[in-house]
Amino acid sequence: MIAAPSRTKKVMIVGDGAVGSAYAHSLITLDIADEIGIIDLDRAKAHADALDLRHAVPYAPVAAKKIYAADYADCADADIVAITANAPAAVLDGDFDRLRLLGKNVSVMTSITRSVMESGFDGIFLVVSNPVDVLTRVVAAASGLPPSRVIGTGTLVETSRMRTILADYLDLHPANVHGYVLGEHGESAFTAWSNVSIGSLPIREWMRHNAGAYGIAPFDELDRRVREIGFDIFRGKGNTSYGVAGGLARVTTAILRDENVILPVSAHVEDAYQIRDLYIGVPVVVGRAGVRELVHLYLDDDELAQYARSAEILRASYDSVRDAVDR
Ligand SMILES: NC(=O)C1=CN([C@@H]2O[C@H](COP(=O)(O)OP(=O)(O)OC[C@H]3O[C@@H](n4cnc5c(N)ncnc54)[C@H](O)[C@@H]3O)[C@@H](O)[C@H]2O)C=CC1
Ligand SMILES: CC(=O)C(=O)O
Repeated sequence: MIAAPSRTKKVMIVGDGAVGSAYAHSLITLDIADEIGIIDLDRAKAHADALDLRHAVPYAPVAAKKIYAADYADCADADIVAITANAPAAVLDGDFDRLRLLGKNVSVMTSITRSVMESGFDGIFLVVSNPVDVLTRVVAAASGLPPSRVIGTGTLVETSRMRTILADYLDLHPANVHGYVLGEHGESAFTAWSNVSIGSLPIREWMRHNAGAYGIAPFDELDRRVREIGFDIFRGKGNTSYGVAGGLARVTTAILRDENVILPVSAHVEDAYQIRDLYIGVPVVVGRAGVRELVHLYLDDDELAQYARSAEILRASYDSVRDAVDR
């Protein structure tokens, strides 16, 4: 018997800027989606980008790809809608304070979410736009979808930065660095050092065995670099794109291939880590239905206190726009 062809995997991207187009390119080169629709306020730009992306297809793993400038109606049967839009006036500079973008981006998020839902969309939202934890909660509230189907990129990018910085420090491949940065995607993000391991050896043990080579483990200094390095990139090229696009592509793969892989994303925490009813960076199992379950790490008291601080910041930030979302 001939197997039935598998269903088309369809991803829509709303916001065709540096992040949206880097994500689209990742989807093509990694062969994750069959159909990619791109929506932007500037339709001519979305059309041009779609054409350019199609010219990457002949050199990609498979030939058949539908890539086009799309309308909201095209979201109806999409598996995933990724929101990477940013209001033109929401400029991230100076102190790299993502929370400052909230006032400008909240109405963009509610209007995009409503337009997507009016199409009849019944898939999974992935949110990247900043401040991502607060805006993921905005999208969840405006869409009315179950929290398991609204996911933000959260601390995926900080986790990647931590793994890379630590791997450089230890002269290892980042694939050997395991662990997570948790909390707000922003200034209060923190590395859960109590859970970081090199191979299967806890980082503190690794440092003890290799004290001669590294001296005292500079955890605070490494943590500071994790928070600052995005700013260095921003100063150099005016945006950050490939890191988060890679993380977004990783979540997309986990969903479309039903991988049930653990990723540190912005997910809804019902009641864990002394945090209740909040979107925040947390490790969860991601598969075809979105978030399957939350992972309960053992954190030390200092880490729990840092988590509480992040949660407080995000709660206050959401409360400041709650009325605009409920309208
Ligand atoms: N969560 C994370 O780890 C990261 C988040 N970001 C955030 O992602 C967002 C996008 O960043 P970039 O791509 O660099 O911005 P960008 O300015 O290059 O692109 C934004 C795009 O959104 C479009 N847009 C604005 N309003 C729209 C609307 N209502 N409907 C459709 N399209 C709309 C604009 O026309 C523009 O093409 C920003 O909020 C940025 O801060 C960026 C990097 C990492
Ligand atoms: C822009 C941003 O949020 C980042 O690169 O971390």
